[in-house]
Amino acid sequence: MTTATPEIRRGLAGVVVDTTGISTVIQETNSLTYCGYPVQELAARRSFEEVAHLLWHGELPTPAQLSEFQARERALRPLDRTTLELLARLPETCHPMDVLRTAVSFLGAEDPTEDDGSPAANRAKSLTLLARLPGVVAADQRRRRGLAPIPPDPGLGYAENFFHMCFGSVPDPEVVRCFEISLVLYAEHSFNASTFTARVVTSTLSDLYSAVTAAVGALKGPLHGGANEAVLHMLREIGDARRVEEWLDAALANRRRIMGFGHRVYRDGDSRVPIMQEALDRLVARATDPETTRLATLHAALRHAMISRRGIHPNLDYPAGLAYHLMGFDIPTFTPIFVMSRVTGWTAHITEQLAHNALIRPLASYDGPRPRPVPGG
Ligand SMILES: CC(=O)SCCNC(=O)CCNC(=O)[C@H](O)C(C)(C)COP(=O)(O)OP(=O)(O)OC[C@H]1O[C@@H](n2cnc3c(N)ncnc32)[C@H](O)[C@@H]1OP(=O)(O)O
Ligand SMILES: O=C([O-])CC(=O)C(=O)O
Repeated sequence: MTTATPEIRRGLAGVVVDTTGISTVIQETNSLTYCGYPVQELAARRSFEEVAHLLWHGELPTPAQLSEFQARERALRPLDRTTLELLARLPETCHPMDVLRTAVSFLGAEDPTEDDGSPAANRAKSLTLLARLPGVVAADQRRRRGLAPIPPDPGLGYAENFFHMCFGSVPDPEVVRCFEISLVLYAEHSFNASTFTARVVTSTLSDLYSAVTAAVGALKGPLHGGANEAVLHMLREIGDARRVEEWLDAALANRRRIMGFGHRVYRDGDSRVPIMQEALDRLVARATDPETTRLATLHAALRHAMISRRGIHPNLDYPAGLAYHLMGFDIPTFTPIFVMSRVTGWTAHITEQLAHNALIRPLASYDGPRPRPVPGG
């Protein structure tokens, strides 16, 4: 009797592994919904805090719930001295994503409730991570600039407070709004690689911090969240809009990946890109320096050339990367900002995984050496 050869789907492409009620991409309309709400409408009308509440509780908060949520988040923001000392001891040569990964792991080690996987305990941990991670990212960017950390301001919203902790000031509302839109768009995207990583770790009944630490590691890769910073490195390498076609032809001939383009789920363009691109356009329009115009022209030229050469559209990392650069963040800070937002989606998925848990353990088709004796026996 011969055994049928199993169908292998490398990268689990096209494989449906579970159900989720948190978000979905609707292919027919090329749209994305969080708990049923179109993400474009959430980005236009709601704050990031409201979206975090939606992802964790399945509903947008009432005004009273939002006030309570904001009060709790603001109270949890300050980092303790031990965390700041630990961060200060990490080498400046390491990537900020390594710092963030270490910080999440350390926050877990410090938390006496780490092993309590009940919904209430995990909700509390999720809020702690949401509140503390911006302080880690901001303090790390500042230490690389030779500057001391700035404590959080409980009078400021989530996005404004992050600018305050990074730069000691809050930019005008148009810039803050653009940043907040990016946080809403980055918050959740179903079974992407980092979320799936978090679900795999959770499926072993490990703790929430371990799952988030692993997810940070998965997001760091340039085929996933690391692409937003890679976009800026690539634009720098190209240098000028007049070089785009020549550079792109050579890159494609060398089978290079063009960072910020392509997507596993979307074939006709990432549903989040138009709204992020509009926010980026508003940032560019208010700038008066020639450097911004030069970069925006180059960015647009590469987008047009890639679509016309290969029909491959930008993903969210393409406009978000340039937007973060124009807001003044250092390039290695871009993917940590993605973490500050995506921690909401990851932790929503951790809760969902635990509610209907099954150990995630697929099979592999063996193609190694046939059984053989160990030499010298
Ligand atoms: C928030 C996010 O994580 S969004 C993703 C961010 N990542 C990036 O921007 C990195 C660049 N993009 C990519 O590498 C890919 O598009 C991925 C990894 C995101 C998705 O890829 P997959 O779904 O696995 O598609 P796959 O890698 O099979 O690509 C299909 C074809 O399109 C090509 N392709 C896809 N994206 C790109 C790209 N960015 N540059 C050049 N070619 C590309 C591939 O070379 C492949 O061509 P081939 O069939 O001739 O070999
Ligand atoms: O869904 C994916 O594969 C990647 C992505 O866009 C995201 O995580 O936001």
